[in-house]
Amino acid sequence: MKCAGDIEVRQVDEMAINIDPIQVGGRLTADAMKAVIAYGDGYSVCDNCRKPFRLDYIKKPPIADFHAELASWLSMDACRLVPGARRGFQAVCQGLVSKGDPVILTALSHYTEFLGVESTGGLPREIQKNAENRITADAAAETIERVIREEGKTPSLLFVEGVDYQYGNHHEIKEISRVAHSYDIPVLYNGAYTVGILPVDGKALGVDFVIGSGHKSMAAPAPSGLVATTDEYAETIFATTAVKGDQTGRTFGIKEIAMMGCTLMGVTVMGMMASFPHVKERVLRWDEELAKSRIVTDALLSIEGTTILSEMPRRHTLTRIDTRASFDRVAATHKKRGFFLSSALSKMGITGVIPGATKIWKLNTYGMTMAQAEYTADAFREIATENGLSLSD
Ligand SMILES: Cc1ncc(COP(=O)(O)O)c(C=O)c1O
Repeated sequence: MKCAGDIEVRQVDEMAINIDPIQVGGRLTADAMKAVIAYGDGYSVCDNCRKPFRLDYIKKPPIADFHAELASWLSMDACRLVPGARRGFQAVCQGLVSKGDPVILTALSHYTEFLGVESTGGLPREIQKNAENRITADAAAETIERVIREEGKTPSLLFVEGVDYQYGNHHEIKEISRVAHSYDIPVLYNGAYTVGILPVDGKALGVDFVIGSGHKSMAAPAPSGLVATTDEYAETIFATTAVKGDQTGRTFGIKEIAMMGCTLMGVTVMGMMASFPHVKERVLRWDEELAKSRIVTDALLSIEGTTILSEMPRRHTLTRIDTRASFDRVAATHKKRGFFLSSALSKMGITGVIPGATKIWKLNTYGMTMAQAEYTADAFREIATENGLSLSD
């Protein structure tokens, strides 16, 4: 048996093109890597922690400024860092959802959103997706109406994904927010696939909470994320403790309950901060990312039998495809069976496809160079023709 200290060096092929749908937006920048080394000790950012004793007040390194900058970057009023988007969901639920409250989610919500609701005893109720795999304001209104009618309670919160993890589709956020607010239901925008990837303006979207994932979309180490909100909800979500030490009368007043006092320390906060100037700049180049995504999806669509299950034209770099009538047909007789596609791609330096995935699967082109997008498109076409699939123009 190996002991925990016997850690093998992780092999990362820096030259490979990674198309793993969940990894690409979180890869560290060189500056984040340097920060990880410099701030490896757990309490490395706490050397200059002075009154008030809370991490988000630390001025050196400028963690306090980083919080303020994140809030204004998202057009929100207040922001806190959290260990992953999921902890953001939990913090919001902790502030707003009581046991037995219905909470609206969507048919495309991630399981961690459900767990957030469950963590405070809320009852998840789903908005169904339409035939185009999109969540609409009409469907949101129907769900809210149904819940009120059948359960006699107004939902205490509504979750909606800016872009979902299944199809990479955009949903009717502004319209859904308007509908929810007409019932006084606050709206949580799950930006796990948008914050740090494309411009997000919480005020323009009309949402009450913006959640981001650092390790998924902000080029930050795991576990990291953020929760941003408006002045209206900041006091509720970031409520400080009223508890005193029972015997000693000690007070802990400044510590926020949902944040468990202090949040991201060391590597996570510093990695996130180090990448942030790059992240701010990269979201402005979103159109270029879409153009590269379309080069790859056009190539896939040119392969006989391949269909795209995500909305078209693509408005995100994460795409769900159906290759049951193309690559999976090849797999049926290929000596490597279902592993032939991931193996052929890997030989061409393309990684991130789950071995065996030849039916319905997802890829993400985020962060590729134009040359890599063209190379990836050619690679798919080449693997197709080498295996007897025809191409259209
Ligand atoms: C849509 C979506 N939301 C939330 C999460 C959870 O994010 P985190 O790992 O930052 O908690 C994920 C993770 O895969 C996700 O895909």
